[in-house]
Amino acid sequence: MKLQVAMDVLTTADALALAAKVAPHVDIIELGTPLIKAAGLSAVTAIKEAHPDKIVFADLKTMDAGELEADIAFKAGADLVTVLGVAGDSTISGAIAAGKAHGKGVVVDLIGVADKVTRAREVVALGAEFVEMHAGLDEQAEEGFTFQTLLSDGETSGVDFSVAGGVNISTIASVQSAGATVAVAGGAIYSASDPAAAAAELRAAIV
Ligand SMILES: O=C(CO)[C@H](O)[C@H](O)COP(=O)(O)O
Repeated sequence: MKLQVAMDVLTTADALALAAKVAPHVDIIELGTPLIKAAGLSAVTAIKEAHPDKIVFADLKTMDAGELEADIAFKAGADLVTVLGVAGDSTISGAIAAGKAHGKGVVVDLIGVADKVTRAREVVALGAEFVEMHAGLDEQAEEGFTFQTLLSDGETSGVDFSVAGGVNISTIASVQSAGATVAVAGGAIYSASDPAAAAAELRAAIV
C-alpha cells in the first residue's frame, strides 16, 4: 500500500516546506483543493520541480469541464488529478481523455456519493486509475460518521481504491487490511508537531 500526504496548507511556501520534510516517507504528494484554489496551479509546478521522483497529485475535485481542467493540471506537472464521482460521466471521461493524452491518470473522488460501490465500478469502467473512498473534513465532523463504511465500501467495490478522511496511526492498519492501494493522510501529518516523524510512523505501520 502506498502512502499519500494531503497538504491542506494555503501557500506554496508552506507546501514546499512540508513536502521537503515528509517526501522521504511518502509515495504520493497531494496538493489539497484549498491550496490549489489559494495558490493556483503554479504550486503544482513548484512541487513537481522540487520532487520529480514523487507522484504529484492535484486534488482538483473537478465537477465540470473535465478535459480542460485535467489538461491544465497535467501541463502544470500533475501526475494524478481528481474528478468528482458526482460529476456526469462526460466530465469524468473528458478528464480521462486528457490523462491518456498526457500519459497520466485520473482518480475519481467519491466524496458525497451515496452509493459509492456502484459509482466506483462505473467510473473504473470509464477508465479511472482508481477511486478515492473519501469522507471530507465536514462529513467527518458530522454526528454518526463512521470511518468503517469507507473501508467496507472499498472492499465490496472490488476495484482499486484509496481511503481519505480520518487516516491516522490508529486507523492505517485497518485501511491496509481492507485492501486499499493508497492511504491518504492529511491532518495526521500536517498538524503533527513533527510532520516528518508522523509520516515516518505511518510508513512504518504499513506492512
Ligand atoms: O481532500 C480532503 C478534504 O476534502 C482532505 O485532504 C482529505 O480528506 C484528508 O483528510 P484528513 O486530514 O482527515 O487526513
